[in-house]
Amino acid sequence: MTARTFDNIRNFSIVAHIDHGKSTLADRLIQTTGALSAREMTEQVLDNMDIERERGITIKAQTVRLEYKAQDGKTYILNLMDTPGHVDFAYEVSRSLAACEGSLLVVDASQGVEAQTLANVYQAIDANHEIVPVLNKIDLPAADPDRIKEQIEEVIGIDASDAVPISAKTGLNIEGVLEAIVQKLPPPKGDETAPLKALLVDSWYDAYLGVVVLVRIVDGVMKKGQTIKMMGTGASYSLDRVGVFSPKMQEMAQLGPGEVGFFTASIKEVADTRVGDTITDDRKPTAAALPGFKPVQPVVFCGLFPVDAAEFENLRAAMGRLRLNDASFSYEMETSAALGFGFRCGFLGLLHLEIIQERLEREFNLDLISTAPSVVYHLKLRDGSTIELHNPADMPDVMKIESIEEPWIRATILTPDEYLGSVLKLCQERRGIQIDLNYVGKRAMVVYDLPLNEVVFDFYDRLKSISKGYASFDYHISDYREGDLVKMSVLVNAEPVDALSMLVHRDRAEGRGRAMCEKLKELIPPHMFQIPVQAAIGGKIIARETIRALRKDVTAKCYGGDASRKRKLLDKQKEGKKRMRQFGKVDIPQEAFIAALKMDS
Ligand SMILES: Nc1nc2c(ncn2[C@@H]2O[C@H](COP(=O)(O)OP(=O)(O)OP(=O)(O)O)[C@@H](O)[C@H]2O)c(=O)[nH]1
Repeated sequence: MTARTFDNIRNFSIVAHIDHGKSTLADRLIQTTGALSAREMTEQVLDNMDIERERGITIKAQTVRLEYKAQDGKTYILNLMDTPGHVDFAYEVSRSLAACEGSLLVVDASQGVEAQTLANVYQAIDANHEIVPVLNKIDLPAADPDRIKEQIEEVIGIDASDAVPISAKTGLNIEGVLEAIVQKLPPPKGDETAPLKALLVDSWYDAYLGVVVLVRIVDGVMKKGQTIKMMGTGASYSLDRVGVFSPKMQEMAQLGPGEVGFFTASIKEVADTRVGDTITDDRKPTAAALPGFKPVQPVVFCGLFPVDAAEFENLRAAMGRLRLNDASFSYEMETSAALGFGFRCGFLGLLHLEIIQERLEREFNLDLISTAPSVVYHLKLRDGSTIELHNPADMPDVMKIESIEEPWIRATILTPDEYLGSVLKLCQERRGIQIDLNYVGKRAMVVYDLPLNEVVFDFYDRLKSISKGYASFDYHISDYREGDLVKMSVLVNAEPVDALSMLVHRDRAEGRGRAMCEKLKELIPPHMFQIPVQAAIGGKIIARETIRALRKDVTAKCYGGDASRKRKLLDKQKEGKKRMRQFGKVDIPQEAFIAALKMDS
């Protein structure tokens, strides 16, 4: 009963900055090893959700098993674990990495190292991975592989002398990547005679099969019919199917040490599986569980309400469906004085929020209003207790509050030198504290501590616009710090709109309040009466705008009696109203909620 190496297997991930060509390379590897025919290679196969494809980003980690006949004459099994590239999904990167021994570090040879290159490669180094640098896009005239090699060595501190130059787009030197995987990355180790020990890497809901669980076997074997036990939850299941993705699902007699594959076991909900859990044999359990992962914590919350109150139950059902496949998204019922019944939802970040909202609207045909995104605050109360505040509308009376803590992030930004001044100014304006400033070739690398509250709304958009798209950004939550935070309310026509209230730093409240009123003035269409728009802290008004009254009768000009034209106009007006919500006597359009918060103050 001793561990041995499984020389014919290599398990690896691809880490890269967004758009450096990870998915294109993954497709080439699948194509070159002949796992799919050219006809089956439609679009990028690993990005298999519609929204991922449209937005060109990878969200869910997927895996694929490839067979490769190497130059040494042997056939290898290569398990590629795809990882998401966007900061919101960093936790998915870490769990995919835990299932592999090595990583390909893909760097765009015309762009060089970016913020997410660093964040992702450091995660791979933390996971003890062997790393093979791959220089992609060498077909581009601007590619400068030698300079990028130096940069990788200088900035990341790993040997890049054997970096593999490729073009994933044209297919140049994909063979070189496959050989490097076989020659440079270590094979897995394990003991096939030991009790089963496997890592639960991921799980998702499949309409035909129920919950599908992705596993990496560490020791022992996993077979159809076996009764397994999840060590974290204590639940036992009998295995219905065991297999691999090649990349199509393919059943196998068993999975052994070092292998990556799936099982199904009549598990009803994804929530019954815990990512990072250890799976063992129910009758012959392993002694010690694998080190798990930290559970995912939503960091951004917002309310989602149906435009049409009658859609509430449909919204509830749709959320349940989405949650089946995305355990990182949370929701609970909420009532708002202004918006009625809806849900308070938790997300991993703003992109995650946008994706979920888009899926609810598109896949389930719902019209939704989302409220201001908010981070999670820790409130210390005078009675000695601490509460978590997910919704500014639930803020207790200020007299009861001892102090408020807010989440801070550590952000790494890489920017061409000419935009450095603007980037520093932006970070300073957002209450940032500079930690470090270095150079990576001609680009500056700044490290800042920032309150997440100042980042969730539009920091990333602003950063991209002031750097003409060249700056890159990555962050992780670092800690909670006390701040002088106050609740700012917004009143439209003298009525508070709870969905627009937010916590802001006292020093920024006035500027934010003024900008918010100006923005709402632009976004709320004139009514038949004058509408005051005000921002207030406690009972004190800190900003005010007025929307002037306007008499707008669209049918007035067609008194000639053309009924169909009149109908059309009315329909058009109704259409325009669809995404409005009435607050007292005032209609506020949906855009006002998000846009009012995306302000340059
Ligand atoms: N010229 C050139 N373009 C490439 C090459 N590889 C990828 N691209 C292009 O770069 C863009 C981004 O490629 P993707 O493979 O989607 O990038 P990614 O890193 O997977 O992005 P995420 O999935 O969002 O993390 C696409 O438009 C590709 O066509 C290459 O070798 N040369």
